[in-house]
Amino acid sequence: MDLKSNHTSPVLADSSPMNNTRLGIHSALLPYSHNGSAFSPTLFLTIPRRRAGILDDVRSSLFDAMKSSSPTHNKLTKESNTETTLNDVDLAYRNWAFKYPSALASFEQIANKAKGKRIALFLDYDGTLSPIVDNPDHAFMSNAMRAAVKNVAKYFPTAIISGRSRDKVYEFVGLTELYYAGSHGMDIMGPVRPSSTDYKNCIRSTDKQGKEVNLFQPASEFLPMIDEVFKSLVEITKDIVGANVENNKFCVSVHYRNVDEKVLEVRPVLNWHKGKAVEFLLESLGLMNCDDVLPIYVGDDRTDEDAFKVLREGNRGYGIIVSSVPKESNAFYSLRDPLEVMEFLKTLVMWKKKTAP
Ligand SMILES: O=P(O)(O)OC[C@H]1O[C@H](O[C@H]2O[C@H](CO)[C@@H](O)[C@H](O)[C@H]2O)[C@H](O)[C@@H](O)[C@@H]1O
Repeated sequence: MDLKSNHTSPVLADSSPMNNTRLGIHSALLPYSHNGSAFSPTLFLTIPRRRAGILDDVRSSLFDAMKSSSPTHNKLTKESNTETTLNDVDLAYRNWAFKYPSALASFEQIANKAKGKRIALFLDYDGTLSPIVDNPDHAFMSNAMRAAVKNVAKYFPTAIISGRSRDKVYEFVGLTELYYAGSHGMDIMGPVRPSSTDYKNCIRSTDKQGKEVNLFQPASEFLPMIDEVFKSLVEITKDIVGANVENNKFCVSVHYRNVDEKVLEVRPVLNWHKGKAVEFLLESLGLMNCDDVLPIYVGDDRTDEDAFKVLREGNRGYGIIVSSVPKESNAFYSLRDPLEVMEFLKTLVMWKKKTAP
């Protein structure tokens, strides 16, 4: 087993302390977390490109290394219960909110910046549009949230960028008027733009409604390997009560939320992430490098940090982190939970209606 990152192989990455782990790269060199726990250092373990026994030598050393590098859900819960009082938590959140002010409380500031500009909206799914729940198949968004997203998409081009497979996240959201990027941006269905066909692996296709679209799948060569990894992980975890392996097409999540022990999420080592997906979609929408465009990205976990970073660099737009606990972020603003996200979307619409000529 190689400890270095290898740009042609999938890797197993250390997990977030609370949920699942992912196999990631570059700025995603950190584990991601939905519950706002502090990000822990990441362990990267590459799997060689051989087919047979792909996970054999990974298992024992990986689990040991992961155990020591980040605590389990139970451990964190226990520690936070004994050492932290509610007031400490409140105080810490308030201090944190100085650095990442509430996007609702600071809406006027955002509106001032957006004056005369076209907003492009990017939304993560889990933990942003839907609350985090134990069963990943039950992470439904509310009808009220769906209505808010549908409404906001009438006024601003809106895309969902999720770690889920594109089909799965579309199934959850069910709105045809949006653009969808699944597998952490490795599977994008966007509008047809001639420039995006410059990308390798970008092809013309049709969506479920028969509309012509661009389909971009930069990790398509990894598909057979990801399938193999998925099957291996199903086999490895079959006797672990509560473990659940999710095939997200170009990446795999192994959920340990309901297990005492750690598990993994796997995706190809590829210089592609949610930040790149934002740029790709902006370009596809003809909104890239336009002074009169203000991209806003709302997301809750480590994988969203790539998108926040892309927007922060060059002061291009705003990242909004969804978190009810303090955590370091590249975002500018914050929202506590999906309910506040819904409120924010509604506020955007009201503002647009009020200011529209
Ligand atoms: O990019 P996202 O849309 O935020 O997707 C990231 C992962 O979200 C899902 O897992 C998380 O939500 C589950 C449902 O609430 C929860 O049970 C799990 O513990 C969370 O990690 C999804 O199941 C993963 O495949 C995505 O990668």
